[in-house]
Amino acid sequence: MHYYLVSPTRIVRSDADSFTYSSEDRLPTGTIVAIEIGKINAVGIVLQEVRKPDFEVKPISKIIEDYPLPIELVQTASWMSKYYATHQATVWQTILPSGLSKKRRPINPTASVNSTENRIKNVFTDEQKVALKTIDGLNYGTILLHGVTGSGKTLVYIEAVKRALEEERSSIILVPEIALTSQLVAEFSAHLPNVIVTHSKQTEAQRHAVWKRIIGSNDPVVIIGPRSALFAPVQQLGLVVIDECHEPSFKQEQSPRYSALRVASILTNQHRGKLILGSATPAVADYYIAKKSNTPIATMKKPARPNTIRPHITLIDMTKRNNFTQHHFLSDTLIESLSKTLSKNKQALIFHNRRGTAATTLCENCGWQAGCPRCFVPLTLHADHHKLSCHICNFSTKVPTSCPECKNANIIHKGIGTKRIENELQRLFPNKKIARFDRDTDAKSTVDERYDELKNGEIDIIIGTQVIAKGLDLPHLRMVGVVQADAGLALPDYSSAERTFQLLAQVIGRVGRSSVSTEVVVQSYQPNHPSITNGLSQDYSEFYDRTIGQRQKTNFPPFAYLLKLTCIYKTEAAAIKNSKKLADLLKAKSNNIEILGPTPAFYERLRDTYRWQIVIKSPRRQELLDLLEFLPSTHWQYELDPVSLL
Ligand SMILES: Nc1ncnc2c1ncn2[C@@H]1O[C@H](COP(=O)(O)OP(=O)(O)OP(=O)(O)O)[C@@H](O)[C@H]1O
Ligand SMILES: [Zn+2]
Repeated sequence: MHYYLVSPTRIVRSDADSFTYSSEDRLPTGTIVAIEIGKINAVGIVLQEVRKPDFEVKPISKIIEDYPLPIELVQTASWMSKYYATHQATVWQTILPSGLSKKRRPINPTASVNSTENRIKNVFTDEQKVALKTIDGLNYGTILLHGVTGSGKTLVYIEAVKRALEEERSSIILVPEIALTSQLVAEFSAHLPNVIVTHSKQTEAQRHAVWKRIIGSNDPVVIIGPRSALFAPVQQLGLVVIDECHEPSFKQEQSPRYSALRVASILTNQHRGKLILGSATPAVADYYIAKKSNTPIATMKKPARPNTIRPHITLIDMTKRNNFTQHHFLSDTLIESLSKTLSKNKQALIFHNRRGTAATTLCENCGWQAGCPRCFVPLTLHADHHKLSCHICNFSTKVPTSCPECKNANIIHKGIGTKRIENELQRLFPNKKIARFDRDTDAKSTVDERYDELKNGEIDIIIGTQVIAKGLDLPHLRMVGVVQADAGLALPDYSSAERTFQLLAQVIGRVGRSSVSTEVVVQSYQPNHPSITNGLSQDYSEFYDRTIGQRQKTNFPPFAYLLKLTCIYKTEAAAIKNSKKLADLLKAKSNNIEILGPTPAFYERLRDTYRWQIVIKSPRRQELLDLLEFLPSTHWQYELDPVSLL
């Protein structure tokens, strides 16, 4: 008889994450088994063999999956549980597909894309060659690929994947959002057979089938998918690529609140594989850490295509109203550039990072403003549905025809959203095909679904939020317009300036990628803000130098680790009282930390609750982990390494 520590995929006890079971068979680490906990049937993962215990144990009921999870993935899972102070079962739920023990009819895993095109032979640019040499030169570990927009990072990834395949090793490519999978899959399939795609639109059964195909594969595989694709159970992982690694979507917002960059670095180290972090605008904290830890940085400064012409860029000061004679938020310059592009039957992209029609709705007579009754934030107008809705909790209500306070009929809507831009442009250019992409876009009209129309130039004007800012390589695109570049700067967050810079540099990088001439018009109320001027010139190094100096002065990442604690109560008084109490306790417990707050959270009222927050900084992460034991078990949420303090 053998005895094993088995870790269940559901929380049995908050203070224990594995239990002993017996088995007649020898079971390797990572075997997925069925176990009984009390009277409940559960799924568990075999961690290791142990000596016969003094107490009675139950037998393992059965083996669920023929192949065990790769031991490297099991080790990474246990690291995640400790590093993010999250119960092991919660980590398993994140890593494993749901419904593992369900019997399923065999289905054809449709996810793989097999292209019949002739495989293209690559001719690399000099900078691509140097980058590949850096990657080859590394035994295992992380490489930062800092390549400007259009420098040809994709081809570097593809070549690195090919080299891994030659060594019989698998690769995982992570994309920041589903919108970019079509393009990447098309490019990869032109060079490689059998690319496997995973995404959240697949059904549970489809995902399970893809997962089974991967875990049972003797041959190396190539997988493209979002953050969660990192947990595909590949046996010989040679390479992980994180494309657009600066994107916030690589941090999961629910528990375990993990960073895919951090987890990928642990996972590839376990596998003795390589991790490529690719971006034109890496997070300043990541860049600083890479330099400090001697991580190789491959820099590509030039566009990959020959004879590329930089776009002609115009910056419009929105406070100078003489440029707004035709429209109140679209400048004459922007409208003229757009008309010129469209008259040549070329494509234009208009970027604005606010969705909806208008940000505020108010009464001109008494000043009443429509707000969410549960969150106390202004309601956004969605004119197409004749609704006002809360972008935090989704509360929605009809648009009032008169003021609920003074009964006056002068209700006005202020602020610009993508739906409003869409309406205005359709009015100005009635014969042009316009497509809007943001979180209100329905599932059939996403960038991914309409990728062919975008690529072929059938869509004349592309309007959208951050989904259209990065990664897209569209051959017919000739013009980029930014409606209000400073829109994100007002957010009281340590990373607002960085996010504004990244978005601007990325969206401008959608043009200037080939030998045709292109135009960019950027409008802003703060044309001299450094995030805007550096974004405009795509000057990463100047932005980096200034920002890293500010972070050091104000003691923010990478110079301190952060822990965000949020206290949630039904009444404001309770939220204030309890957050003060905890702040005092923490101050008494540790003297190596800096405590900010308690303050009302940015979203102070959320879904009928009051939220106060404490942000704790420390030069040592362990210090922050140690504080978690003082956190009351209810009414508090915590997040380590938050990317945003909002
Ligand atoms: N060696 C090469 N020779 C010619 N063209 C190339 C070469 N490498 C890449 N390209 C082309 O250059 C364009 C830009 O490449 P790619 O999309 O990979 O850029 P990127 O670095 O990923 O940019 P972004 O950061 O904007 O996503 C593509 O159209 C690609 O086909
Ligand atoms: Zn709300």
